[in-house]
Amino acid sequence: MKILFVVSEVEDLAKTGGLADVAKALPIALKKMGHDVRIVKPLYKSVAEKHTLNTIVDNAHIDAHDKRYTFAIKTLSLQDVPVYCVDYPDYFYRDGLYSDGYHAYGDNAERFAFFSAAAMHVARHIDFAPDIVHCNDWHTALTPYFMQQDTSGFFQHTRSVLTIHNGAFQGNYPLRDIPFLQPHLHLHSHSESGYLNFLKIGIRYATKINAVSPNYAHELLTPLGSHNLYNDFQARKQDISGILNGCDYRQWDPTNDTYLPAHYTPENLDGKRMCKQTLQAQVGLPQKSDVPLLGMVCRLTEQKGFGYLLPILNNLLQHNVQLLIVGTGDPSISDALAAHAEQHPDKFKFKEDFSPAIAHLLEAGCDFFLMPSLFEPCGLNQMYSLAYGTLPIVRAVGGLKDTVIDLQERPDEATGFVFEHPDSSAFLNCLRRALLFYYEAPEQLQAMRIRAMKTRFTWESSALDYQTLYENCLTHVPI
Ligand SMILES: Nc1ncnc2c1ncn2[C@@H]1O[C@H](COP(=O)(O)OP(=O)(O)O[C@H]2O[C@H](CO)[C@@H](O)[C@H](O)[C@H]2O)[C@@H](O)[C@H]1O
Repeated sequence: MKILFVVSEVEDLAKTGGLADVAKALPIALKKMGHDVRIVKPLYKSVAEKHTLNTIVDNAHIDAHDKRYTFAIKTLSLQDVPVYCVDYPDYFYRDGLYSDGYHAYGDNAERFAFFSAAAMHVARHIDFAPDIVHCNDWHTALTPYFMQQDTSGFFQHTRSVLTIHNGAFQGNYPLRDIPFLQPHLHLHSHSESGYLNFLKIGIRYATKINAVSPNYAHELLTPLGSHNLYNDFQARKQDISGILNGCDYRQWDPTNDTYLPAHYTPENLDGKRMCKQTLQAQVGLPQKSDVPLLGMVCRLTEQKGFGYLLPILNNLLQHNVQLLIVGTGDPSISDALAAHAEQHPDKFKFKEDFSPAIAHLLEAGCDFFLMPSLFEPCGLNQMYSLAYGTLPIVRAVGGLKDTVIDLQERPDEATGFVFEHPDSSAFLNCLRRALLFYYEAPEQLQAMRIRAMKTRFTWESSALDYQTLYENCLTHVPI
């Protein structure tokens, strides 16, 4: 199949979160299956500065409103997958992808409306009439709409997939502030109080919609888990499915991870002790091998469960534990974490940083990894933790529920600790269960670590499911 993968960020090129991990691993897995996959993304400043690109078109243009948007198409290769970058410096040569670090750019709606249409122009310029256009999240959710409006016949046989990596981000903007969309009068009928919700448009127009885990797909169809899009998801109920993300085991492998000071395998975990020591030394925690080290790496946002963690942080730190949190994001969360870290210098470190090096070392060096998420479409870090024998402590939500097996629930298959109720005390109880297990049952803990390390969620398996989804799309007759 010919697949055009349209996405805002791609690991190794530009990344703010898990979307980028998927946008690298899935196209590579599909390519390995024999599909002709091409990625289209914006050319951000960071990519232009760090990579050598070939210009294949230097004066593509789209006329919209009373403006001509002239852009270049530049290309590079990501492990044999061609990546086409839309070069429109006015919109993409900026220090951040979506924000200046504090505030979202005021023209994000305009930037990504333009990009969603430009992706189709890329397909035409490279003469690639895809079977499937695969869009991802709100940034590219308008592409299925633009495809439907296209009268050139180029996309006549093309079907679209919209993958929802995070339904909380919907791209909801005043339509009158999006110059690029002014010619699209039809969109006014989809706006509410003058606001256009990009994700809703994608849900309405994509041939098929999928969530990044089966359980999240199920949650999106409930009033509580739908991110206020209950009616929109219900209207497409027949076309919504869930496909679990994979874990890129070439990138996340404790047997050869170049970020680690020592390597280890399920048969010999000695290297993990060295990783713990190095991590403790690097962040300034006392180098104690017999104290459980808990870790967390994530975007600092409510989604990741800080509403459950912050109220019990002092309680948790009364125990004989160490805690390390690494992340960037919401200043109110970073301020609160920094204040706690100052009060407990021997037990808790907070690093306000975005660093793959520390993320990898933390996955290897910790004993437990925390993901008490409010919601979690799939979650990748719990899979990375499993691969590194770092037992995840998670809430039973979204993809976390699909990937972590609780000790109490199924002791013989357990790979971590899971709590159900969305409150702090349930989380604290779960943490205490894990700590007790660490101190009281070291041999069983070791067995659980080994089982976790052998768990597999491969991209090959996810890519097979995507192939089936694409095939289902192709048999779909548009109304
Ligand atoms: N400070 C930091 N330093 C270094 N690396 C950092 C970092 N903060 C985050 N990362 C990295 O970013 C990625 C985060 O992936 P997740 O899937 O856990 O969450 P995210 O919410 O971004 O993704 C959304 O999309 C993905 C992909 O579909 C879904 O799994 C998920 O549930 C959904 O919320 C991981 O690779 C992690 O290591």
